[in-house]
Amino acid sequence: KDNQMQLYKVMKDYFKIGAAVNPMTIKSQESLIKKHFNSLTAENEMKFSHIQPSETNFTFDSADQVVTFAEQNKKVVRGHTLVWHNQTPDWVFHDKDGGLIDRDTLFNRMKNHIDTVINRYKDNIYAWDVVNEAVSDKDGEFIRPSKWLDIAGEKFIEKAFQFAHEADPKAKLFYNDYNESVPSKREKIVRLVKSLKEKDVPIHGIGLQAHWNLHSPSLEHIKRAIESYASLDVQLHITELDLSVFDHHDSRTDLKQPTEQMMQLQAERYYQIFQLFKEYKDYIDSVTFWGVADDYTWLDNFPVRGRKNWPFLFDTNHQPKQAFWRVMEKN
Ligand SMILES: Oc1ccccc1CN[C@@H]1C=C[C@@H](O)[C@H](O)[C@H]1O
Repeated sequence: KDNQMQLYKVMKDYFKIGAAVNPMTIKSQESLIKKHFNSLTAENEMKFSHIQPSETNFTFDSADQVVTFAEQNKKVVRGHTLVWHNQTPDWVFHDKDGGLIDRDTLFNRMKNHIDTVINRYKDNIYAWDVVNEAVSDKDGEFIRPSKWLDIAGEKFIEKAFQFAHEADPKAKLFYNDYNESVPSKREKIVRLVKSLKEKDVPIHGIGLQAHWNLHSPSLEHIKRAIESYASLDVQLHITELDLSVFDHHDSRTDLKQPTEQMMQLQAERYYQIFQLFKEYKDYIDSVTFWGVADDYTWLDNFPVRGRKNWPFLFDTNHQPKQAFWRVMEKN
């Protein structure tokens, strides 16, 4: 009977159910994580700045805690993330005099980072977000300006995938991004992944971050994104799902609790979204929430610092919300 109350078991015929965790939450949210999820992602601990804060100084402690917890609890692990414009230390792009390094030096540093990190977790991590958020949100701009792009040009993307594949030929390699269902950005992601596939770059999947809210993106836009990406003959992972109770441009800070209407709308929205995911179960292999319960979410500081949000299926006391029961419905 209890099995029926476990999210990942109810979803086992569709896709894995994951959560982003960290050394604090694997303690504070331990029972929810063990009970409802069968895939884990380190929220920050495997990002460049956390793993190699200065050249050849690798700090694996916190990432190891997440991987060990996963191994002890038989959860698979998604690696996040190897190459990204954010949370990457400045030393990566500069020589000892503070000037910009050249392309070959940058590729050597990228390769060394990728080799070292992938080899350490080879037996635990089956999928990597190799490149995160390389496509621009700006109209008329394809690849997002960054030090990676300035120094190495667009080749930094394919290099990252090639290095990752050489380090672990078995790992499933993903391109991961947000606003992935916005038609204009969807088209650019399709263009990028198509060009990588045409050059036989070892890319196996697209990660849809799915940082959504109660009103957007529309189910139609989500459906079109899933269909567009699936047509590229890659696996799809939903990698960072959360449903903010505020629209992106809503900067209100007056709420100390979510309104009843917000929770009703969120429950309906989670139900509709999971119905859609289940419809595309042949393409979607994993659905990961960017957290576990409302007592801890990155949205408490983004896009408005210090503003509480309530984006998950479990409330601040780790109790199932209406949204949990809607998602668990058999049908
Ligand atoms: O939704 C966004 C809007 C603007 C920039 C980044 C994002 C999402 N960016 C994500 C969010 C949290 C981080 O912990 C993840 O590593 C990152 O992939």
